[in-house]
Parts: sequence; structure tokens; C-alpha cells
Amino acid sequence: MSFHIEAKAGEIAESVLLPGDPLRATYIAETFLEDVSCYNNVRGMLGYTGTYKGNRVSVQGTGMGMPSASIYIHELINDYQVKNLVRIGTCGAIQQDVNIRDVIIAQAAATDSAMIRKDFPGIDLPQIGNFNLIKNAYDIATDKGLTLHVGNVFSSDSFYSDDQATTNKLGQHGVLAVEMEAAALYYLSAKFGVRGLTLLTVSDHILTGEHTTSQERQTTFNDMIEVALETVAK
Ligand SMILES: O=P(O)(O)O[C@H]1O[C@H](CO)[C@@H](O)[C@H]1O
Ligand SMILES: O=c1cc[nH]c(=O)[nH]1
Repeated sequence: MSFHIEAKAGEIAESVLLPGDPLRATYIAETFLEDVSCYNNVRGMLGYTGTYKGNRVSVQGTGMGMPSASIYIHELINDYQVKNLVRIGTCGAIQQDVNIRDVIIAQAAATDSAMIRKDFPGIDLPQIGNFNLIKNAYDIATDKGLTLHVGNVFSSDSFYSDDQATTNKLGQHGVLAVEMEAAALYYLSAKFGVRGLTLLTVSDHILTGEHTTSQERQTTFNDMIEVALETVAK
């Protein structure tokens, strides 16, 4: 048992999928996993362990934003010895050629979060995904024929930003999309020597204002979820 997770020792798998939304964890457990048990309901931040094609895997909601996600990531690594952490999230695209429902592999994540800056004053430590997980996910997504982008994303501390100029400038520098947790996952993965990966589905387009319906999101999430499950099983 840790501060925010009530699982007993051994109840969480070595590989964990991390959606922001705890109900997405329930959806994944009910739709994709066999022999499932729920190991966490502290604060309603649901966590499940089951098997996918015979491989043991867990799925844990993280909540929104880096402070919340960091709590779960920290405890999964340090209290439950988790080794592979794959965020499966939504994002807003900031490139004209990145479309609604496309899948993004976050090769790296820029951030305006103070968390990392406080630990490394004066140094911009790159926040990068694990190469082997990126390669596995890329190969699996390509084999599935998904529309895929690999590159930098921006992990923002705010969902509602007045600073469109900065968002535009990030886009001009090749950043693909905005979300709120990848940089913290990559930072803590590097800090504790484990493997982190972020997969995102484009749920809305910040430049055009387009957005998905809940039905569309669910179907596209399935593609991303399958890529994540197969990536950690490989
Ligand atoms: O869909 P999730 O995984 O929650 O990810 C995105 O959605 C939330 C904002 O609506 C933030 O957590 C952002 O990172
Ligand atoms: O963090 C997020 C997630 C989805 N869409 C956004 O614009 N931002």
C-alpha cells in the first residue's frame, strides 16, 4: 500500500498503461483485459490488473496535469517496482497536417512546468521517451496502418491558456500537440531509471477548432490502446 494506491505488494504488473481519465482505465479493463481485478479506488483513481493476450498488464488513472500524474508515477515506480509506464492520452494538435484522430508518439516533451526546472536550475534537461518503447510502438502502429506522427509535444501546466502566441511559436518549432503529463512521465522515468512512453490521440485541433465526438474518440482510442498493450507485451 502506498499513500495514494491501496494495492498490495505484487498486485500491480511490471508494465502499466496510464490514462488521465480513470474511467478510461475501466473501459480498457472491461474491453481489452482478461482475469481483471481492481486494485485501487482511492480518490476514485481507478487501477486494474489483468492479462492481454496472456501478458500481465495494469492500467492506472493519473488525473489531469503533472502534479497529479507525478504522484501516481512516483508511487508505481518506487512502491510497486513498475518498469514500463505508457501514458495513453488525448491532445490538441498545433500543426495543420496533424489531424483529429491521428495518433502521436511523443518522442520528447517540452514543458512550462516548474517541477523539472526546480531540480535543474539553468539547465533545460530534454524530456525524452524510451527508445525501445518508441520503436516497438512505431513498428506496431505502422503495421496497423495508423496515421502516425512522431515528434515533440508540449506538456502544459494549463488547459486554458491565453497565450496563443506561445502555442503558435511552439508549432513553428515543430511541436505537434499540447497535452499535460508527458514531460513529468519522462522526467520521473529518467530520474528513477525506468522506461516511459507517451502515446496520444488527437481529440481536438487548436488551430481549426475541430473536435471529435465521444463515439469517434472511443474508436480511435482503441487503436492507441491496442498499440500500447502490444508495445509492452513485445
Ligand atoms: O485524456 P488525458 O489522458 O486526460 O489527457 C489530456 O486531457 C486532459 C485535459 O482535458 C489532460 O490530462 C490532458 O493531458
Ligand atoms: O491538454 C489538452 C488535451 C486535449 N486538448 C488540448 O487542447 N489540451
